[in-house]
Amino acid sequence: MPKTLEGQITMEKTPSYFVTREAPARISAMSRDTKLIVVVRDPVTRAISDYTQTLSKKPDIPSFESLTFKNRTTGLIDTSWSAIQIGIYAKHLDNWLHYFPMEQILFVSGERLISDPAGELGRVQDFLGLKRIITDKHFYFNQTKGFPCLKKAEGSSKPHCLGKTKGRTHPNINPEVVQRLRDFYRPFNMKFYQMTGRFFGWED
Ligand SMILES: Nc1ncnc2c1ncn2[C@@H]1O[C@H](COP(=O)(O)OS(=O)(=O)O)[C@@H](OP(=O)(O)O)[C@H]1O
Repeated sequence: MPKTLEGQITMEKTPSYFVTREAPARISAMSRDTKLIVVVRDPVTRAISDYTQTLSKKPDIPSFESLTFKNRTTGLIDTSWSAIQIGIYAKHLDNWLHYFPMEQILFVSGERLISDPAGELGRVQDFLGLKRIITDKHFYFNQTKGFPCLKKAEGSSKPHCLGKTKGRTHPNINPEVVQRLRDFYRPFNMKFYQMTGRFFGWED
């Protein structure tokens, strides 16, 4: 990590940190004051999104349904499949809490980031001790993209949406499989709400 001067914030983004066993100890050894920000979304949608991304690179992979189950008849879920494993947020968080207090970790709601980007970024700015500079005025909803976009990209006067790899259409998944996954994640989600003190509203 580069040296950080007084008044500067150095940021680094690697999605896999949150689920990497060795990451908390290593980051804590580097700096115990590090603030951690994690974007989480409904683990079921997350798994489907993860699968969609893999499918875009390897169109020949088995169906979502067949990867989900160890045994389709008993409904036993394959928790070793990374798309499923990553969404067990309570388990991953537990690992981080051995090294960092909850006050140093901010969980951003992926759903709110889409429905209210300025509100969610307000929380991020507060957490980092920054003035709320990014507000509603910076975003507009792009109907074609189906997502919020920036009115002006940094250093430009033009609007900016995220690229084609963000916001892909997900394949239709058998509703029974989705329900089975909802049932699987429910207790882990409840535990996660308890640990974070925030209700993310992922059950229906
Ligand atoms: N503003 C805006 N525009 C487009 N997409 C948005 C936006 N805000 C959040 N999202 C959601 O971001 C999801 C992809 O982010 P990831 O973190 O999975 O990307 S990656 O891991 O870095 O590839 C992506 O997931 P998918 O819809 O499954 O593609 C989006 O739902």
